[in-house]
Amino acid sequence: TNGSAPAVPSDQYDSLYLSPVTVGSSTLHLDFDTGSSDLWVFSSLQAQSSLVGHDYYMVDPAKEKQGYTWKISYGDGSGASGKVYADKVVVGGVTATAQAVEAATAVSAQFTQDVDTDGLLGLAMSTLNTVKPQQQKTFFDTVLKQLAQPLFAVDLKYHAAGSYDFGFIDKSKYTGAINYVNADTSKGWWGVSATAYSIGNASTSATVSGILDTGTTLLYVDTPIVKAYYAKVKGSKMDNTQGGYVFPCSATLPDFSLTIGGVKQIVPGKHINYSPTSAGNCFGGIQTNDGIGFSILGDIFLKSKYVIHEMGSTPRIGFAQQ
Ligand SMILES: CC(C)(C)S(=O)(=O)N[C@@H](Cc1ccccc1)C(=O)N[C@@H](Cc1c[nH]c[nH+]1)C(=O)N[C@@H](CC1CCCCC1)C(O)(O)C(F)(F)C(=O)NCCN1CCOCC1
Repeated sequence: TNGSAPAVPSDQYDSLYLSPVTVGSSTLHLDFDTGSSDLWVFSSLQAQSSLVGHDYYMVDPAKEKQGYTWKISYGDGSGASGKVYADKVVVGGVTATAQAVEAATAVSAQFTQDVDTDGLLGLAMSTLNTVKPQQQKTFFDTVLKQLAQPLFAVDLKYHAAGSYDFGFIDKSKYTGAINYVNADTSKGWWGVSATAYSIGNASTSATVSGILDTGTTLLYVDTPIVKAYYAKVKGSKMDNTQGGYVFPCSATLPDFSLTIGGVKQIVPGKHINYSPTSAGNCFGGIQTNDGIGFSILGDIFLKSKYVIHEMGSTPRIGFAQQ
């Protein structure tokens, strides 16, 4: 089988993308996240007050995995926790009949406030799943054997609805060749390495290793690269109150690329203007990874590409131009 689900920007800045998923008998809007491996949802186990504005999963006690719990925290300090159920999950017509559904009993304030997001669907390796006493599989791992091809493809778009394809490559969604590289899945993520970066048409050799992460809005790279980029943007500065580099909204932003598998993967300058700030300037889509030791190739990087995540005998990542 194969199937496709839309990925709809949650706001005008593409802060996150939401996809409809049937969980049990409810349709929820989940953030598909290649940066984590838990499928968790707002649920009837939560206080009614924290469910306002959300669709949520009506738990069926008969489906509970007794004694199983989960607790996750994310890079931005948000988090959630709860109990585990085995239930039907359908994404774009692809059905997992007994998927581990992590029903929230508590979520951090940021999730309660963000009324569009009814939970997350993790697409990293199942080794990062937080369920105890026994780790559970991601949706992708659960359905892998029934997929026509062992892959999913990510087609996020700039200020427009894109899609997640499961089990097939949609030729109408890209142009030119697909360039494949081996994925480093040793840390539980879809890891890639670049051998150079370019700002405008000036290219610099450097090793940039990072993870593909649909659940992260921006593109985080090492500080020297960030400094070199904004040196080319008139009026840009590091603004600690805004938490990153900002620039005049009228600025012309150079393209940025990472050379992966010998091919330049270009991020158009236009995509690097993330959003206006409360201070009247604009916030950059490229920011420093604060020395966490690896780069995070988030939505700003992904939204100009069609990215195939293939879990074959050797995990591979394929990049093609949208
Ligand atoms: C709010 C914002 C200014 C637009 S933002 O740029 O911060 N965007 C947030 C996402 C967001 C958008 C809209 C509303 C609310 C939250 C963002 O990019 N958050 C990153 C923070 C970050 C990481 N690095 C640099 N910044 C994050 O935590 N992303 C995780 C998913 C998020 C969580 C909050 C809700 C939206 C989805 C993530 O999963 O992609 C992750 F990889 F960063 C992460 O934290 N993965 C958890 C990995 N653990 C490892 C141990 O085992 C368990 C799993």
